[in-house]
Amino acid sequence: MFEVRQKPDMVERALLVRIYFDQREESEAESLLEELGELVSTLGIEVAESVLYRSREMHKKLLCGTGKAAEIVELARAHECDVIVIDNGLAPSQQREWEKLADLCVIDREEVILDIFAKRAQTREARLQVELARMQYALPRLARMWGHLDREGAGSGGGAGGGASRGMGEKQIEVDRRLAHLTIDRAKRELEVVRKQRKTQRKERERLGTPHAAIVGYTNAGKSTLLNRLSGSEVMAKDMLFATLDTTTRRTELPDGQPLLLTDTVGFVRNLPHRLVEAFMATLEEAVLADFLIHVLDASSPEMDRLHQTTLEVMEELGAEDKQVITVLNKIDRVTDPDALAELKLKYPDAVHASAFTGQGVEDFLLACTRILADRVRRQQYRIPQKRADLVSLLHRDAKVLSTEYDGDDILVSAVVPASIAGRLETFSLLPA
Ligand SMILES: Nc1nc2c(ncn2[C@@H]2O[C@H](COP(=O)(O)OP(=O)(O)OP(=O)(O)O)[C@@H](O)[C@H]2O)c(=O)[nH]1
Ligand SMILES: [Mg+2]
Repeated sequence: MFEVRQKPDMVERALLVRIYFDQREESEAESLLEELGELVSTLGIEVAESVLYRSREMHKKLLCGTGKAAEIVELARAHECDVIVIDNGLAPSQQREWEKLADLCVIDREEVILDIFAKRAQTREARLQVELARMQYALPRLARMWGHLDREGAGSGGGAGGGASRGMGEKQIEVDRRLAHLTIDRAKRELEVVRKQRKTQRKERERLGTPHAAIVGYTNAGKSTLLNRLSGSEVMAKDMLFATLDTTTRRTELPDGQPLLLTDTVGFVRNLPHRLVEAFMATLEEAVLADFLIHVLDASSPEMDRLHQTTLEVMEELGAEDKQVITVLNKIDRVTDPDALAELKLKYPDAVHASAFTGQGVEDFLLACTRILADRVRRQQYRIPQKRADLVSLLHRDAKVLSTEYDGDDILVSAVVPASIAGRLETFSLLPA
């Protein structure tokens, strides 16, 4: 198997760059750059310096103008860096141009995140998902890896493209491309199997009618810690980015005794590569299909509002924007300033203040879950005369029909029914299942 990139294990010192174009983007660009620093450090690469550059316009070749790019390369050399990390996304051609100019490895935020995911992936499912995303990222960039073969083989003046004789590099690219396509297809097929297995598990949960919530939020917000606190389990919770790549479902009990299933999910980050969201679909589907969401935020982060927004955007992308949400302002033990607390109350009036660490606020959180479930769904059985097909349609539309069976002139329907329509069906109800 060929290696997509050998870079991250080889490079040691990085110059980080964020290019922005509009004055109004400055503060966001600054915080993105800071976060990139954390991401890069997570890979064990030392950050020599981080620079923010404003470019008056977007240049196609290198994003910024050539003069500015040359300055950046100079700075990287002065720091003896072996990699330049550009926080903006780079098109494959832009990445090639940068590497040509710098004669150094140049990567973007997406590649950094992909590498972190690759390092963290533990289970077969996570590995498959990361592999899929990495291959898709690598495919249009293969040319960049093998360009040196052409330079060596072509003797003099052998520029890229043109030329009647095909260089070694070009042939190697074709082989690699085929290999990459095969790997992508295999990963997709295997993930489809995983998706089916999850579907079967979900069906089983639905049959039992146990309510289910998914814990979502920015990376390092405390999602796994909350799950551990609530279920007494020991999912790895660590002060690092992307500690969790696999979903874990655990059971807890609400104060009124009813069970609740909780699923921990992979954390989000700003500019999360789209292909990672897609690749992690099998995992993230758990969130989309849960009865409600628990959105965990790090209340002690100065960036909390932006991080809140990022998670909402990803949830929207996944089609889960209509789900009911309990917002948890976690790590509240770290917020001691009364003014800051008051501001949080004002900005997030419905949020639960909690600390998964100390246990503070966990009771309030469980009560919020109970309240959400009070209006939820009950499993019911009905005997509906065939002439009231309208009610059967209603059930198909607004409830989750588990089974239907004909019995003489009646239809026997078993369904999970939201409180909103339960009243209209009451006269046809048999005993709750
Ligand atoms: N002070 C404090 N620290 C917390 C709290 N909750 C979590 N932490 C810490 O925050 C760090 C991240 O917690 P995790 O539970 O791993 O965060 P996560 O959201 O699961 O992160 P990813 O899996 O990376 O998405 C750990 O070091 C926790 O100990 C809290 O309420 N208060
Ligand atoms: Mg986690």
